[in-house]
Amino acid sequence: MRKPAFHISVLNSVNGIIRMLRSERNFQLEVLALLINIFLIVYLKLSPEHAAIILLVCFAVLSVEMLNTAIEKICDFVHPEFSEHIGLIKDIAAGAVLLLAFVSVIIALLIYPQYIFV
Ligand SMILES: Nc1ncnc2c1ncn2[C@@H]1O[C@H](COP(=O)(O)OP(=O)(O)OP(=O)(O)O)[C@@H](O)[C@H]1O
Repeated sequence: MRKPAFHISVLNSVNGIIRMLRSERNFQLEVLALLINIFLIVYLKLSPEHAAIILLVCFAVLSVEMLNTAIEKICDFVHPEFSEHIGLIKDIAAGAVLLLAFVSVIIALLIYPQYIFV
């Protein structure tokens, strides 16, 4: 298969993000969390370093959520029936999102109080 032009690859990637936005509830909630964080970054006037950390974590959560969904879709495509192996693969992928969500709450608790309780 011929490699698509760069702008086609970018459009394909944007299509993946739009599909996630339309159909994946967790992804929608994580985008909402990103928007709330952007508001807080501006409203609380976070330092560039703290803003960068918060944004990095938010986008990492979104990226891992997309990989988790991709893994779920591969699993459902290659093996739609019930299987302990498929269940374990999906649990591990979901665990990766949970780990990142956990550390993002800790990072928020480390950064935001400095700006709220001044
Ligand atoms: N084919 C299967 N065989 C065995 N267990 C499965 C199978 N499909 C899903 N499961 C179990 O159900 C859970 C949820 O899987 P599902 O594909 O419904 O993802 P989801 O509801 O979109 O989850 P997430 O919130 O992680 O996106 C899996 O983590 C797994 O434990």
